Amino acid sequence: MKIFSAEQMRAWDAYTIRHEPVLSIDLMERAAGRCADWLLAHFGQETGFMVFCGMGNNGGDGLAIARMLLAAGRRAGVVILESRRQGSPDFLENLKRLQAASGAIFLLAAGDAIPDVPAGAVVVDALFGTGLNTPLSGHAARLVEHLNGLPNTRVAIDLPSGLFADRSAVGNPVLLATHTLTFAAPKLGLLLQENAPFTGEVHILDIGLSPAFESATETRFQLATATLVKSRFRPRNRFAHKGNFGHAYLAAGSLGKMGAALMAATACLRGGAGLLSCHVPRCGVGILQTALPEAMALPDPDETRLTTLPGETSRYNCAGIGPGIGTSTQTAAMLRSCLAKFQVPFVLDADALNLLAKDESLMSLLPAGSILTPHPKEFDRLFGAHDSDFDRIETALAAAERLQSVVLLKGHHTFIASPTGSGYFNTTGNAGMAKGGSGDVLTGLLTALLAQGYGAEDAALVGVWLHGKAGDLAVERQSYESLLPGDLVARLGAAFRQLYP
Ligand SMILES: NC(=O)C1=CN([C@@H]2O[C@H](COP(=O)(O)OP(=O)(O)OC[C@H]3O[C@@H](n4cnc5c(N)ncnc54)[C@H](O)[C@@H]3O)[C@@H](O)[C@H]2O)[C@@H](O)CC1
Ligand SMILES: [K+]
Repeated sequence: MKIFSAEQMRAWDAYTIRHEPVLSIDLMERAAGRCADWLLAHFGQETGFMVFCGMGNNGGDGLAIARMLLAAGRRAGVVILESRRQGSPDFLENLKRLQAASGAIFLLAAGDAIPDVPAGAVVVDALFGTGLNTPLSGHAARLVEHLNGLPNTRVAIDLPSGLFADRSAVGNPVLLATHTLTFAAPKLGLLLQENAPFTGEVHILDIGLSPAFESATETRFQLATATLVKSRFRPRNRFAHKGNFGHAYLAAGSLGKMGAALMAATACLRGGAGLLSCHVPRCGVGILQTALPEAMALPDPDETRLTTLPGETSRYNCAGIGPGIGTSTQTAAMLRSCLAKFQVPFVLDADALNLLAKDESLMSLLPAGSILTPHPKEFDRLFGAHDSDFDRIETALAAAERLQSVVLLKGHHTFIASPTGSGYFNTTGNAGMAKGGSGDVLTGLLTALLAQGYGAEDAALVGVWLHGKAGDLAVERQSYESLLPGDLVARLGAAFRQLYP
């Protein structure tokens, strides 16, 4: 699913109006109808609503929604935030229609006391949508902050007011929505981690905009939906043997951190690698061989950490490095010789990324077709401090192009920056996965996919999606609190099955 900018959304609306054809006011009626249906289905008969409207088309939506709620026999009050500008034509038409339906309307001018919102009423935020062009200030900011202080549920129409579709609103007044009902396509601002507190749960409502425009329009960003991921998934050939699925090299673990190595190694084998050789410190050999007899051990000469590249390097077709390796100078030297000697795609995670951040010259050794998997803190250590996730995704895309590799930005919707310039947001996963070890599972899984011959972009799309899906399936048998990274590994099989044709 494509992610449209505010400008593209306007063009998509305009194209639909011209080519369907449909009057702009009727398109608004359709959009409002979908929102009213959602509200009626979501909140019981006894629930009342207070709809706060601006004077642009977002406000027009709000007026139409209020009229529809009243027609369905619900209690609905309307507050219009007065502005110096005249209302948009569709706002004004909907004002007439609401007045004809005898809706109660309160006009809120600067300095007026904000009307009380009844306890239990749902606040509908139709103040500003994609047309907002500067941060909220004055009485608009005051109203939003007041609404944020109420205990009531808040449902934002299209965007939480104050949020921008395409740039950061960090530090600005923004409505804290419980739910956001957004039209036709997700907006970039709704997907970024920094905006998660504002958007609440995001629901995309189909308002019947032109499919022709959608397929003909290029976008920089897309959602990695099940459909997209299925198109990149490679079902196995029935006549295959272990030699078809690659031989992965995984460097992981140190004294006290063999769990990280085990989680990555198990995920690598459950992820379908044909063979796995796991380079571990001496202290970890017994642990690995006992807990995961399917993996081969490559013992490092050092007892507690990785220091020396194993002799034979030509048999592997990919390398995963990072989980639990620590950041000692000996391990840094090992990473350097790995990058210099192995001419295969890498997955670098955790301490491998921290080592890269400490020594920029390592980055230039990274073979094309690799995958870096930082979370935001590791990302900033690698690429410098950033003020916002909008800036981070631009940096990730630039780095992906420079390195000819995939750069992930892990988060609620993990971002996948491809060297082709495309960016994808993952759609699976949940808060239960925010636990030490989840990243190790992802590293192992991505390594497995590279071993099986996936290119970096496909491996990242399929691997990140599977990792999140395994988490979603695992949480059904657990809870967000109790979920363990090992549960993700246990549900990987069920997650793979969801991609089968
Ligand atoms: N045909 C269409 O174009 C459709 C548009 N729809 C709705 O229309 C919205 C976009 O409408 P608009 O482009 O009219 O814009 P909005 O209604 O989002 O807001 C723009 C209004 O706010 C004012 N404004 C902008 N920044 C401000 C600020 N910082 N402080 C105070 N006032 C400010 C503008 O002058 C304008 O009056 C979408 O988000 C969606 O809700 C939907 O009805 C679907 C169809
Ligand atoms: K809004």
